[in-house]
Amino acid sequence: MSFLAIDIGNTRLKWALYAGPQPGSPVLHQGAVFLETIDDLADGPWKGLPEPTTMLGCDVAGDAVRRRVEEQLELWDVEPRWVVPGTHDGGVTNGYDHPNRLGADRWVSLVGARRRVLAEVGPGGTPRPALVVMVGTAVTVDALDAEGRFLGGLILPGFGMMLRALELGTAGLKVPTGDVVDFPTNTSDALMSGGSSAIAGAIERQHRKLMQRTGAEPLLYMTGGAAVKLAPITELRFETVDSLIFDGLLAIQAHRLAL
Ligand SMILES: Nc1ncnc2c1ncn2[C@@H]1O[C@H](COP(=O)(O)OP(=O)(O)O)[C@@H](O)[C@H]1O
Ligand SMILES: CC(C)(COP(=O)(O)O)[C@@H](O)C(=O)NCCC(=O)O
Ligand SMILES: [K+]
Repeated sequence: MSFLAIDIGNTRLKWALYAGPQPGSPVLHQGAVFLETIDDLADGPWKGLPEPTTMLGCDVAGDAVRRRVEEQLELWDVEPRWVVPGTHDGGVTNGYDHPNRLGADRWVSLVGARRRVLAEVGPGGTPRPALVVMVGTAVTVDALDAEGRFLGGLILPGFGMMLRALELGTAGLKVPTGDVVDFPTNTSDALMSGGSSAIAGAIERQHRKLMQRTGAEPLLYMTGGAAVKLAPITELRFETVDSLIFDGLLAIQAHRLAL
């Protein structure tokens, strides 16, 4: 009953083959490729993999990319299935004005985060609110209350986008990025520190607002390719969960198959 989870972002496609379609199932194989190379998946990373029995993916890179991935999936006799955010799943209530317009990766990461929130509840304890930060091509900062309601979230440019915008929009910022320091004294450090502070500032603001809204100290989960860049610069306690989206896909698939 092996299960293939696929996360198509705007920069990279991440995939993982699990022994079964339920949370906690061991990973058999996994990988990440840049979108430019997804037409080589069947002949490349996926060649020789055991055939997945079922598959579930989330795609935020558009229908054309999804169709190219479905062509690669023809390597196997597996039915491509893609998450469309609904009003409820995995204990999460979707508070978006139009639930199905929420990015599928955001929705799936919220489901993955809610599982972790519930797993952290001690005996006689109550679930905590959570902030879910995805640091990818864009950055999202999403808030879950203690009951698992998705209250809403921010979208802001990711590191790469911010730096490219500055480089394209100015004459003097075509320099490599530097380090994150408190008071940058060169252009490279100023760029890296500025980008990091913008993202960390958004996270700290939402953390404070969620705490005020719920009266409890939120858990903070970070995921995404660039989460590692952000790690050193926020005073907040957070947990980096590289597999958060896959955790959500496993939970949703397990729920689907149990119906
Ligand atoms: N191996 C890598 N090479 C280059 N950039 C990377 C790599 N891994 C992560 N990144 C950084 O993270 C972003 C892509 O992370 P990812 O979570 O895959 O984004 P998305 O889900 O939007 O495709 C890039 O914008 C880049 O800043
Ligand atoms: C915000 C995103 C672009 C993030 O995508 P990513 O950075 O992971 O490639 C994606 O979640 C998306 O396309 N959302 C749809 C719009 C919304 O969530 O309101
Ligand atoms: K993503």
